[in-house]
Parts: sequence; C-alpha cells; structure tokens
Amino acid sequence: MGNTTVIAIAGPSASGKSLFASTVYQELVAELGGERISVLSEDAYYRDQSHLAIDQRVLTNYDHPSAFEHELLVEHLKKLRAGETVHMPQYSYREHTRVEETIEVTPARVILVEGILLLNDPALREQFDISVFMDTPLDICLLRRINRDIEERGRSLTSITEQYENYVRPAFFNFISPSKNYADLVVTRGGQNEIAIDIIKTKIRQLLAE
Ligand SMILES: Nc1ncnc2c1ncn2[C@@H]1O[C@H](COP(=O)(O)OP(=O)(O)O)[C@@H](O)[C@H]1O
Ligand SMILES: O=c1ccn([C@@H]2O[C@H](COP(=O)(O)O)[C@@H](O)[C@H]2O)c(=O)[nH]1
Repeated sequence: MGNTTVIAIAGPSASGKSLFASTVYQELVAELGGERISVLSEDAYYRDQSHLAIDQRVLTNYDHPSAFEHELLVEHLKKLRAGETVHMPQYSYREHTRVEETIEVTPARVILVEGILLLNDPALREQFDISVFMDTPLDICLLRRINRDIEERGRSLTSITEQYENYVRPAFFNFISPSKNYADLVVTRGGQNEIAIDIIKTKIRQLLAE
C-alpha cells in the first residue's frame, strides 16, 4: 500500500499497547531521529461528547465500537498515506470528551497506531500493513487498569469494578479477543516483551532503509 507502512497495535485495555508503541517509537527516534515515524492513538478518536452533561457522559459504553469515530481515523490514515498533515483530536479520560487542542501529525514512512478495537473494524483493517496483538492475560490487565485508572484517570475502585463488569470484560469476549485472528504477530507479556519490541524495531529499520 504506497510508500507508507501502518503498524497497528491492538489488544485489551491495559495490556501494554501504549507502552509497547512508545518504547518502539522512543528507542527508534533516539537512534534514527523522529521525522519518519508517527504515532496515532485510537483513544484520540473517541467521539466528542461536549454537547452532553458530565453525568450523561459517564453512562457511555466506551468499550463498544460505536463509542469511536473510526471514520475519522480511517480518513486521517488515508490522508497521511497521501502525504497530507492531519490534526489528531485529543481526548480527556477525566472529562470523557475531546479537548479543544489537537495534535499535528505529519506524514511519515512508518505510522504506529494503537487501540483496543482497531482489528475489529474491517475498514480500519484495510489500512493496516502489519498488525500486532498484545495477548496479556485479562487478570493482569485488570490489575494494571485498577492502578492506572486510580492514578492517572481519576477513578474510584467502585467505578472501575462496575465499568469492568458491565462493559470492559464483555467487550473483551465479544470484540477484542476474536479480533486476535487478524493479527500477524501475537505478543505475550505486553509492553515489556523485549524480543517483540526488537522484532518490530528491526522491521521498521528495514523499511526506513529501503
Ligand atoms: N509488562 C509490564 N509490566 C508492568 N507494568 C506494565 C507492563 N506493561 C504495561 N504496564 C503498565 O500497565 C499500565 C497499562 O499499560 P498501557 O501501556 O497504558 O496499556 P494499554 O495502552 O494497553 O491500555 C500502565 O500503567 C503501564 O505502565
Ligand atoms: O471516557 C472514557 C474513554 C475510555 N475509557 C476506557 O478506556 C479504555 C481504552 O483505553 P486503554 O488505554 O486501551 O485502556 C476502554 O476500555 C474504556 O473503558 C473510559 O473509561 N472513559
């Protein structure tokens, strides 16, 4: 697909997708410079909910495909492939909506994109050249999510467990786990699997050297 390679990193919430993507990105940027690699996050494409009151926003099922504006993510990936700069939205997990500022993403030889439901959507799958799935066990993901959501996303233990039982766990079985079949590479132990990080970095080095 053209001269851009899009690498998707999918998997359950708190499986280590962000850590994996940022480790690959930062280590390659330190080695080769940052101009030829860009990173996008599916979470940035959660639908804007600024028209709703906060007590309405908390009722949204954020683990269902309908919570995402995947059409915009597809459009942005197509534009980046066509050599156009895009403005990626920014999302606040505390406010449950987009913030006004956007992040400018420039076209690059390699684009990393990470998110829970990337491989569930056929239109998105068409945009991916390489797909990676973080196969971290669900109980480990839950423990990490509890710590992260309390420390970084302003959540209480009660709200985390309710959301987990109602939405996060069902979405894993209904959408996320089945999408593993579309992955080219399945990674155990998430964001600290040094061998998997090395394999992806080697592939990217090859692409940049072509
Ligand atoms: N292999 C690991 N060992 C320990 N903690 C990890 C590991 N991978 C990720 N984490 C931590 O777990 C939390 C969730 O990881 P993150 O990369 O944000 O997951 P995701 O992007 O899949 O939601 C973060 O606090 C991160 O630092
Ligand atoms: O407003 C929101 C938006 C999303 N979430 C939760 O975030 C995760 C996806 O992000 P990860 O970084 O992959 O964990 C998803 O499971 C949603 O439940 C939210 O709680 N509130």
